Amino acid sequence: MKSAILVKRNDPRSEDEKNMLQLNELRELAEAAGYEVMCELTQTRHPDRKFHLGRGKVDELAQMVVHLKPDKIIFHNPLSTMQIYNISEICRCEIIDKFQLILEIFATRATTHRSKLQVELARLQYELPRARAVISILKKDERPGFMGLGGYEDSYAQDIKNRMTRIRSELETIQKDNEALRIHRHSKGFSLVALAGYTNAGKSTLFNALVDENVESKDMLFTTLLPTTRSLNVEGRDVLLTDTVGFIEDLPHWMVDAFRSTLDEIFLADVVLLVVDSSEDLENIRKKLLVCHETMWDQLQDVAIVTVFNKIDLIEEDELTERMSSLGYLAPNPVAVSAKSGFGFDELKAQIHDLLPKWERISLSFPMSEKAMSIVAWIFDEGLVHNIKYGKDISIDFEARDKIINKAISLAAELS
Ligand SMILES: Nc1nc2c(ncn2[C@@H]2O[C@H](COP(=O)(O)OP(=O)(O)OP(=O)(O)O)[C@@H](O)[C@H]2O)c(=O)[nH]1
Ligand SMILES: [Mg+2]
Repeated sequence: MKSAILVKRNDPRSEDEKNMLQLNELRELAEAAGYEVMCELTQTRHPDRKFHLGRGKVDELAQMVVHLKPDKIIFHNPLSTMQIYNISEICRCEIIDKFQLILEIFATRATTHRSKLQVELARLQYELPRARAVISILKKDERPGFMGLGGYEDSYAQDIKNRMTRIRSELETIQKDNEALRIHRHSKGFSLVALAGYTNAGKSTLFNALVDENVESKDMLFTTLLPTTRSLNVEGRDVLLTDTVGFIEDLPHWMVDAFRSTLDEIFLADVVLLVVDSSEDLENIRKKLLVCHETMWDQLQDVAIVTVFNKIDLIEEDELTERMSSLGYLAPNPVAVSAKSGFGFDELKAQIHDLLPKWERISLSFPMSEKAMSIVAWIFDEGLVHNIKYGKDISIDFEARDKIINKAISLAAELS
């Protein structure tokens, strides 16, 4: 097993609970990446100054490295190339920050071609601005293996750019195929429902329970890296339900870009199910909801959101009531469920049904013919048929989205 020393951030100005979330999160991320955490060190923010790691702290760190021999030192805050170089020089140990750690997790989770490409793109995007600085440092002082970049030449940055271009165009091709499929599904009358939420909230578990599928779900961060879609019947209407990658605080824009195609599933949805782990305390819930809303903010227009308070089997009823009622606009259309026990699914489905693009109900009748029969078959495909009578005329009473209704009316008029 790999081992690591963590260097956390302690900000005396921020409220304690927010601090705690960050401290725990780094440990969770490190464990998710497969590190044994040997020791946690705290770095304190000086008033009116950025996080500063004094010489004394770095020496303390170097001492720890001698004793504990970790594989890596992991910093919560982003580090400049110069900082990474200086600290690793003194400590004689590889240094990474939170985002490199997330990339490591993504790299181990990525199993399909598409997710591997996305991870590679994110890694290159992170590396590009650092490449030049690293090269100039390396030139001064030949250090093979430093950040895994030893021995690279000036063309390194250009090489990164070329690889990014290639990956982008390959992802675009995959994307186009998916988009065509999605447009096709939309035109077939399916509405799209997407699961979104902070990592580990229980999206995949809920997805599985709703569609009775076995998508991997684990008590780990970032278990899901690719969207998975299945059809689901909601009170008589077929919708397509999609499971997506989880959000996390400070998700940098380059990483969001790389995972754009995954997030598109959310942005194109008719209804978003925003899943919340309700077993966490109110401050954590509030903070994670904020992260989710901020990540989705720009792209979500006219999309209905259902806030799904999941894992209610883990808490008392009064705790749930307090949490559901204190979040206001951060938690629109709240529904309480347990993905584990299935509690609340009926209410959830009713809520989804209410928010789906409206269908209308109509009765049509037209003379029986071969053409008429093919129209009937098409209506069965696209809508929900309540009643049908076959005779010299066919009378059909059905529900569908307005586009389908309008087309059916004009087809019926042609026949009559
Ligand atoms: N007790 C309880 N545990 C749950 C419930 N729903 C999910 N979990 C657990 O929460 C953990 C995370 O679940 P996932 O479904 O993998 O979470 P996710 O949101 O898909 O996570 P990522 O894919 O990493 O973003 C797993 O250990 C689940 O068993 C629930 O209703 N009750
Ligand atoms: Mg998942």
